[in-house]
Amino acid sequence: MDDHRSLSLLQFMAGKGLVLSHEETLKRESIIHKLKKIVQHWITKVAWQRKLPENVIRDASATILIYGSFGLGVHNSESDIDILCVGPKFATMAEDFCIVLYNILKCKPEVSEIRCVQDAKVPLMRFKCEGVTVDMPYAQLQVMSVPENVDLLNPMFLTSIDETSWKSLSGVRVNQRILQLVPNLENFQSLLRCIKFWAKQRGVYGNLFGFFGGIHLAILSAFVCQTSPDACLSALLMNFFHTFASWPWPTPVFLQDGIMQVLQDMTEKKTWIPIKLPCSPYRCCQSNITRSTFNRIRAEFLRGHKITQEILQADFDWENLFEPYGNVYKKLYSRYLKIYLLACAKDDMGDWVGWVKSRFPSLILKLEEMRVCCDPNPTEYVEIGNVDSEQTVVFCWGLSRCMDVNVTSLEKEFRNVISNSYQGMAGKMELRIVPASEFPTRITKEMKACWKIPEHNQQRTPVYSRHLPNYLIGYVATEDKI
Ligand SMILES: Nc1ncnc2c1ncn2[C@@H]1O[C@H](COP(=O)(O)OP(=O)(O)OP(=O)(O)O)[C@@H](O)[C@H]1O
Ligand SMILES: [Mg+2]
Ligand SMILES: [Mg+2]
Repeated sequence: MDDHRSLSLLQFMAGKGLVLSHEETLKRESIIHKLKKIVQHWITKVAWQRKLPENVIRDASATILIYGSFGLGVHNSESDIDILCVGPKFATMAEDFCIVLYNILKCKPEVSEIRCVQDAKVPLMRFKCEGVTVDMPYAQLQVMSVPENVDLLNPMFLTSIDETSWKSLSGVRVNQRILQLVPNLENFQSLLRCIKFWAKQRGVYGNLFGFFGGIHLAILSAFVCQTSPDACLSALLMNFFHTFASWPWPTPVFLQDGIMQVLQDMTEKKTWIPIKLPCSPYRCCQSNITRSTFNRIRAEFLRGHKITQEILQADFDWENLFEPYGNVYKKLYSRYLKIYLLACAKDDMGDWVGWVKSRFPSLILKLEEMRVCCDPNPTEYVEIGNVDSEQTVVFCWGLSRCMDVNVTSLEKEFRNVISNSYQGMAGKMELRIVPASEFPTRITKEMKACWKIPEHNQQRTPVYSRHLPNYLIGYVATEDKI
């Protein structure tokens, strides 16, 4: 019976288009192959530019390592490809990665929408290659040549590396460790695909909205796979909801890896749902979960538990578990907070909207400080002509049991947050409280939150090599003073 249910779940997932077609997978593999060649060409150029001895130039090598959902084998057509670029000690982040490699990539016809996100927690380059989004952070190892399949779990490669590189390496190390620690890879991948789909359908996916990111769900799924190594897929799914519906939060979830771990690091920021990363220094995944989003997540775990308890009944239907939350959400509250975002005409890459989204955790916290019970909704909508006659990106978050919300002061405070240190062309932002009848209907294709080096209204300034002063390594955008 269990096997029968697992099969019907796999069929259900395939029917939802969650498994990438063979052609799509080949396309991504070819992109990775191309980027690997570009990175190799880049490092030879950098070694030459550094006037290194001929044999060093000949042997110079950098590599790329795949992590994120593609690395775990759970990607779908919406997923980006997360690629870590690993370079040797003579290739710097500021000059060689952010300028030289940036310019090489920018000139490639298959690359578009490239930007360098320098002020993120993990600085990275984000671009599209043949239409697929690529996130590419950089890590610099203290070696002259980086082996193609460098083992980042080997401490030898990790000595004396800088903090940014350490943070960038973390994603790959965590992924590799998860893959080593799960007892049955195929079951883990199927479970994680189901759980990510469930979280998206139920509106609890999106780190910026105070919900789960891919990494949180990967560790929670791996945990369940470890605790039930012989279970089939449908039993794993049941166990997932059973485990986390009754979990004594804030007790942290961590994977068993045969190493004694320090359970409580007093210097760490307290989080509502602590999930430990499975490699040293065993810190918690960064999370924006707040009191209100924690309550939503817990309610969804309980709902999932209740539904999956009936898994063996004859009329059980997977559709119930994965029912889109939007159907109910728009009728759930009598009032909603609407966030209108309008980018300026020149902002064709959606930087303003991405920037404001990256500040949503502060807005959620401000609402909590004002004792407003808010239920953030990660879905992005589009409306015509609310702030202007242009297309406006709209978010609509339910408000429950709250008295008067001082929306003017909330808007003022949030405007201060978003104008602080944004260097691009700012657009408009407006907050309004609206009745349920004004719930938006048109959903947009999501834009990833991002902050790039500003390019509009700017000059391109040539940058010369510090090692070969007459050698132009590329251009950077700088503020136009006119
Ligand atoms: N909050 C975080 N804490 C620690 N690592 C993170 C965090 N967010 C992202 N990462 C690292 O970056 C990787 C890629 O993140 P990304 O947002 O692309 O999610 P993903 O798991 O690839 O899912 P998706 O299919 O939505 O792209 C994660 O696998 C993880 O290693
Ligand atoms: Mg990803
Ligand atoms: Mg990514």
